[in-house]
Amino acid sequence: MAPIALDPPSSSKTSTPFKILIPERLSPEGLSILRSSPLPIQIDTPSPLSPANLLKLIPSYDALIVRSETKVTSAVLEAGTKLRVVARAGVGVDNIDVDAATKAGVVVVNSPSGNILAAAEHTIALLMAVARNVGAADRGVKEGRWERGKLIGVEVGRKTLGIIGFGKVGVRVARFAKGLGMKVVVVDPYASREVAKEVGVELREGGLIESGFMGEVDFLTVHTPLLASTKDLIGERELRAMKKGARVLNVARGGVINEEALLRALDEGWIAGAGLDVFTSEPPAPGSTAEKLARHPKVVSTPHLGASTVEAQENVALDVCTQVLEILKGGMPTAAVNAPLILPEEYRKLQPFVKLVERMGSLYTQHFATRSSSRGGSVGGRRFELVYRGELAGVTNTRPLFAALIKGLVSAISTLGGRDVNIVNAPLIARERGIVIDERHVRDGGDDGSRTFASAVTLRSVPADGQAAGGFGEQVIEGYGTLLILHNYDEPGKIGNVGMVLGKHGINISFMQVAALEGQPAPGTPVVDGPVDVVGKAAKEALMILGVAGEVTDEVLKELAKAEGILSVSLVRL
Ligand SMILES: NC(=O)C1=CN([C@@H]2O[C@H](COP(=O)(O)OP(=O)(O)OC[C@H]3O[C@@H](n4cnc5c(N)ncnc54)[C@H](O)[C@@H]3O)[C@@H](O)[C@H]2O)C=CC1
Ligand SMILES: O=C(O)C(=O)COP(=O)(O)O
Repeated sequence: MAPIALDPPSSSKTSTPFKILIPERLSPEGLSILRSSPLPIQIDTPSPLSPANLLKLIPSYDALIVRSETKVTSAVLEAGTKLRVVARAGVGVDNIDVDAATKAGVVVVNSPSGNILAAAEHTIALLMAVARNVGAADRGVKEGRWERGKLIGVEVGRKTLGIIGFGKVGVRVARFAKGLGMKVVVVDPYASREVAKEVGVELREGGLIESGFMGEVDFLTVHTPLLASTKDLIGERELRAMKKGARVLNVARGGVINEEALLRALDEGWIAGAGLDVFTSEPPAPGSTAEKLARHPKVVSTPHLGASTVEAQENVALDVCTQVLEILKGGMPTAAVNAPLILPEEYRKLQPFVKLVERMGSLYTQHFATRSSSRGGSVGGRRFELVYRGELAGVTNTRPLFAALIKGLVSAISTLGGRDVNIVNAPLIARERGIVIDERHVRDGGDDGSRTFASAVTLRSVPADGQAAGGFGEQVIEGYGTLLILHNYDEPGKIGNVGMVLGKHGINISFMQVAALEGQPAPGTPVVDGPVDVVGKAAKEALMILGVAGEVTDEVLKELAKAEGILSVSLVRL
């Protein structure tokens, strides 16, 4: 795999222009940023560009800027041998093969928030249009009909809106809906409870049907990215669980609601109407279910217009064009979808700790914050403190550790809106989730300040608002850079012997775990065929795992190995 290139390109020193290919409509403000750059730049905007022509053209380009129509496949990325960056002037990157880009060493950037207000407003436009038959009414009037009796709508005020996906767009839709007098219920396993409380929505936990969510809502809107886990999230079972006469909206991605199931629901009348901005094929392929839905009389259809406002297009174009120039200059983008967690120059020093911190974050989520956990924690809306000790306390650039913690904390959803957590987007993802991280460096030392302790990280977590909600206040996870693993006979006194050796050398034991290995033959036990004789040679053994803070020298290891009942000692540095 080629490294994701965040270093200066060699061609910047020559006058050969950087070539940027833009096969979709991009706002003029973005183009003028590119044109006014001091870098030598050639911009080509062949629109429309067929997939075959894209493949033909791409080898000579340094950058490609797209919206949702261009499919950036692995073939395109492989053919783009000069390509350094693919920029998505919008949010969803499901039209880009991000894994193939990563393998090819191409940075993928997007505009995570440039068009979210537009998408949320469009959702409300469809909500009202579906409730009041605006599409059919407009068609009728234009065709000379005055169908007042046929087009009686429903009110949205005092009704319940169900939102699946309480991210950037979902939160905004919720605020608008509250303003319309709706009750809002939300399903998003990773939503911040604090944000939900602040917006005034109720979070439902458990399955979509089992929690009662599907049966409760009058209107349903989906705002998740299209991922393997969200494809067909709403199928026939879910639609049938809704109230007869409920209505659904999709301004996220075609395929989150199964199109066949929705078509049947509308035809058979168990769903009264739908507002659809997105389809599994765009424009809907002739004869496809997507096309039948788009043309359905009970559907208000728009041609993927969620982001199509003057303001949003200006925002996303500025966002991505600035990042493209930055990358061509050799700088860091602000919203990379696939940047690394750690840069090559820090790899050797920090990689073990990056892994350790990521695991601590993941342990936190799994232990304290999963729905199945009885410990009642949450990830969103909490304040975390990372305390670095020993060698780690001297590290000034802790960005990779910060990013690793975010990645670990959200590991169960490592693609958030299609993004993998990385060194570039970690602060943004933390902000979006309401996760606050403070970092503290504690320089340990002996009385004379000369002793260097092994590295350790402590992860402490408290509710962001300082309130210990439900009695779940501070939660602490310790991560150690140094572990001692001892294999010993499982007999009394072993722990004391080990403690004495370590104490003599000024090494603190930070934690200890003991595990019995019953039924294992001790070294030297004659091997017999059949079941091991655990009685004859008292072959009961144990593993002792110690997290230690202090310098473990060869001398210490030798002394431990000689201690009575100890079979072997190993030192593990994480
Ligand atoms: N129609 C249009 O023109 C536009 C569409 N979009 C689409 O809207 C969608 C949402 O965008 P953002 O809000 O910016 O993304 P986001 O990443 O901020 O939010 C997505 C939310 O979905 C949640 N989620 C993931 N899997 C889930 C599941 N199985 N059940 C419930 N919740 C789940 C995540 O936890 C996250 O909170 C994306 O698909 C994006 O492409 C965005 C802008 C314009
Ligand atoms: O940003 C997104 O995810 C969108 O769906 C907007 O798509 P578009 O840029 O309008 O083709």
